[in-house]
Amino acid sequence: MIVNAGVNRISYWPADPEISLQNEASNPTHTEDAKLDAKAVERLKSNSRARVCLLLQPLVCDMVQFVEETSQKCDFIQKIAKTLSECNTDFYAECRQERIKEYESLFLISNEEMHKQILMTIGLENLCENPYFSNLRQNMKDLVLLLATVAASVPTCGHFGFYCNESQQANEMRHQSLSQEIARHCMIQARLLAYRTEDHKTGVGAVIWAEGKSSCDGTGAMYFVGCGYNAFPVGSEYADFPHMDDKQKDREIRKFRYIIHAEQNALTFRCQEIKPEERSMIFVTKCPCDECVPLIKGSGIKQIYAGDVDVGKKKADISYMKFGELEGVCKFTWQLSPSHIGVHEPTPRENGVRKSKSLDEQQHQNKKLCLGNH
Ligand SMILES: O=c1ccn([C@H]2C[C@H](O)[C@@H](COP(=O)(O)OP(=O)(O)OP(=O)(O)O)O2)c(=O)[nH]1
Repeated sequence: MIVNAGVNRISYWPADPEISLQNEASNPTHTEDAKLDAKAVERLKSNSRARVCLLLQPLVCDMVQFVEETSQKCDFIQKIAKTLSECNTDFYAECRQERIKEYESLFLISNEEMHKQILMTIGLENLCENPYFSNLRQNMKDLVLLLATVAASVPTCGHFGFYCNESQQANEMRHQSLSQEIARHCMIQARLLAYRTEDHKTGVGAVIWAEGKSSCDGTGAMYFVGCGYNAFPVGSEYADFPHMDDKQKDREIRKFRYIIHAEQNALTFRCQEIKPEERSMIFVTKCPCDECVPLIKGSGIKQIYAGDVDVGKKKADISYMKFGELEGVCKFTWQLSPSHIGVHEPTPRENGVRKSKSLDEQQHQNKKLCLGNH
């Protein structure tokens, strides 16, 4: 399907089947699944023109360092830092280390020989020779480091999470919030997108998800609606619009005039309609401004998950006055858990549905159907 749709370059994470095949000895049910995965990857490869099958690209120089610095400075971390300042000054580094360990065990195969064997099993024997093999492993490690660094910027730490303000709690009950784990996951997606910004100072990312009536493969009942980041209009070339430096006086006024906001891009270029009967939600890495708030409400989105650092502020050409007063849309902002005053997190759910055994079975069945009789 991807190839037929005309996509001419695919970058994919060469690990899902590999990791699954690792379990071959220990779990026979998973092996069946892993073989189907491996077959699907092989099919993708054999159907591809040469340039289609591109594994991993190396990260640009200093990318990890840049992401680490900006993650540490981001609003989510800074809010926790203010609260924890006396007891723990380096909690971000700790969260990051934890994430790195977790992601390495999830996504990397520590034993090189085993990795080679698995690559051979799925028909990627040309990658077993050096320098290709060591490059592949290095690129995988760098990407894991980068993902862990961004994930640590929306951490499970110090009772912080996405909650409604007190006055909205009744509303929250009616509209039932997501589990903190899923909300954090979606916000991490938005934070990753923010790195694509064309604003040299502030990157903003927005992701829209909706909860359908029935569950579907992989993402439970949640389905992806759209995403965006703050950037110049789609299709514009370098130098079509002014890229200002920090010293120019009217920089902000001129920059804001041309940059399309993350939420506007996500709403304009979404791939699905927003259905009024479904619970749809937008995750934005900063407080939505006065232009974006009415657009979000008008689009029929039911919930906003955001930071609220600029709320109530009026800047040169942009203001954040409307978000605080917005009614009819549930607002979940990054703050200390109100559980101390009696509000509990909703029952943990996975991607909008309680994960049951039958979902795994269903996914396995779906893979079989996709592969047909081949
Ligand atoms: O709802 C919004 C609000 C702003 N932006 C983008 C537009 C612009 O590219 C950037 C502006 O952010 P901000 O208002 O925080 O200004 P700043 O550039 O960080 O400057 P300041 O130092 O005044 O905070 O964020 C969005 O994408 N969505």
